[in-house]
Amino acid sequence: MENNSSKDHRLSGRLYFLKFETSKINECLDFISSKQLHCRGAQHYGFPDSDRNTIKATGGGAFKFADLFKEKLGISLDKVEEMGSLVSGANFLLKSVPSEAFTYMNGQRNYEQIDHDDLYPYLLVNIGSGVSMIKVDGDGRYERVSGTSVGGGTFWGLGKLLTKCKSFDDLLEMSHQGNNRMIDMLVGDIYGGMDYLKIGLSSTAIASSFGKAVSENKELEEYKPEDVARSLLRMISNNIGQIAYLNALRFGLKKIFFGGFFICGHAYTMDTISVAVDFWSKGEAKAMFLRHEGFLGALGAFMNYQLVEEFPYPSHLPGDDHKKPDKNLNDNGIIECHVRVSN
Ligand SMILES: Nc1ncnc2c1ncn2[C@@H]1O[C@H](COP(=O)(O)OP(=O)(O)O)[C@@H](O)[C@H]1O
Ligand SMILES: CC(C)(COP(=O)(O)O)[C@@H](O)C(=O)NCCC(=O)O
Repeated sequence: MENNSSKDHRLSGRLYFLKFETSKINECLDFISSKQLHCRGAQHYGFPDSDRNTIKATGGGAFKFADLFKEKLGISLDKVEEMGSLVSGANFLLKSVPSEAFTYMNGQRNYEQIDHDDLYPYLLVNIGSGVSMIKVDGDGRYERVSGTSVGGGTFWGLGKLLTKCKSFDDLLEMSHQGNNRMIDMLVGDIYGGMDYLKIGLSSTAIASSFGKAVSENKELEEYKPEDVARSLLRMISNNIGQIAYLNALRFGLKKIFFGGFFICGHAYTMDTISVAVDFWSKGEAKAMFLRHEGFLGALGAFMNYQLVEEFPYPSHLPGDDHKKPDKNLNDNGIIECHVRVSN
């Protein structure tokens, strides 16, 4: 964070977000070192002595890479609990960043005006390698109510094995080009092209993900990798959307926010999750997405400094048409921010 004024420990500036795949941790360390990021912040701006040479970190990496950070950069990682960080990050974004949350339907983002008095309770679904579902009742008040191991890592891992793609972005791009009907078994495939309306299923609904592969007697190579990628993405997104809705139903939650890097603003992923929530809830619940979806944990860990106030910009801007993100926000994830630090 850049500092514009420091005497009373008021920090103003921008939060910049960057991501590195876990396997590229050395690139991450090199980046921090080349920009001297570990020498800024706490060392300069009046943080307590105990905070010097220490940075907040969360998630598995805070444990796994603690020794590496110490050895390469000489800094200690102050571990902040992951679920609490996700919740603090989400609450901060929802309360303080205008046009943070949006629904996604028919290829269109609709930005939501969040009413601070009506934010809680909500379900936070974080789709990282695995999936955590957290019922949030207020600041620091939450419970992890469910989860599933079928998440982003499943999509990336199975996708790599099945399509031989080299990068996550290639896999996503492939899924964009594919047609899942080539490999998924649809209701119409089972019912001779007919809908099964008595149980509310149209002929085009997926009856069995990857089900066509059972009867077609084809080798993997005979399927287009694009179609495989599409079926996989649909299977995983649908499943997460369904489990999320069932948990929302279990606790009577109307709002479901989805975060985590699996989504990474991908239109088809958001569309599938939205359709799944809409389908299973019969239109009662809606899936909402966050513009800074992948950085909830990082933001929450940052909030764990003794920040007593934080207010990027007023949330309710006059004339905000709820369709476009606020002009003060860049789509590359930068947040203008003012925070006051107590020590
Ligand atoms: N460029 C990328 N490289 C690898 N995985 C990515 C990328 N973009 C999005 N992903 C997805 O993000 C998931 C990891 O999400 P993340 O929120 O970082 O979780 P974790 O906390 O487990 O690292 C991956 O399993 C993959 O599905
Ligand atoms: C263990 C985790 C909290 C780690 O978080 P992640 O790195 O996946 O973001 C997550 O992978 C998870 O919630 N997995 C699902 C485990 C389960 O409920 O079955």
